Amino acid sequence: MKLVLETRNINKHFYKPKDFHVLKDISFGIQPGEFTSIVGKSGCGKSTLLYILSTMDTEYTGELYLNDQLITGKSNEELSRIRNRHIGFVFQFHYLLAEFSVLENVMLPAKKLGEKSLEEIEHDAQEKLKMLHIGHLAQQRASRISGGEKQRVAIARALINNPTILMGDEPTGNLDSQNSENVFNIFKNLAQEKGLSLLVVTHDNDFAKRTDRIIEMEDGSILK
Ligand SMILES: Nc1ncnc2c1ncn2[C@@H]1O[C@H](COP(=O)(O)OP(=O)(O)OP(=O)(O)O)[C@@H](O)[C@H]1O
Repeated sequence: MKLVLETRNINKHFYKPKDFHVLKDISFGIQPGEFTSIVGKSGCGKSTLLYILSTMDTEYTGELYLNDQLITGKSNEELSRIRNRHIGFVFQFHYLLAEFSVLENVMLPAKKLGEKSLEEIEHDAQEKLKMLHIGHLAQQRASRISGGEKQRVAIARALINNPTILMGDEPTGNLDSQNSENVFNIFKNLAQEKGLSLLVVTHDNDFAKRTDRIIEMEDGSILK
């Protein structure tokens, strides 16, 4: 089956303050519609790996493929476009623009991509908000909604360009248990019903246990 994301022998060192082999021969693939969590003790290299997978960090050896396309070695301009087009990202903190409306926040990545008219983008953004049951918040200022609602807006924003993979770095890290459950269910539905692939770094074992697959890291390696 075609892989949405694949790594082949990714290695990374930090050279300051001294040589530190932070990622060791990381090789794995993610299939369409697969919901995967990455777990491991603090400092084992999860965020460093996610930074590479999301194409933000290019200082590594080995190969990264997205949709069978070799990503390693591309220019920053190409990477920025690939990222915007194919990867949605949800963080622990939502990074919404506080003074903008919910709708405007969701529309931003599509405006940046520049492939659709403003009317189409607005329509798509409304659809994403409805899908996440926050359509009624479209005109609210982002600063005026609850933490759980903000995270759903951040998910809508991550989905606006219909990415092939959604990545999360502790997406429930700042939420109470009810809102964490909501986010888990949203992700599960996206995988099952829309065939979206999800890759989530989490410290939350209850969350990880219910994903399709757990990748466990230790000291920069994947435990087999
Ligand atoms: N820029 C850097 N320079 C040197 N060492 C770094 C740098 N960034 C991270 N590290 C080290 O690399 C290791 C892996 O860090 P990373 O943030 O990937 O871990 P993590 O598994 O995501 O941890 P956590 O669960 O606490 O977020 C840690 O020992 C960290 O101190």
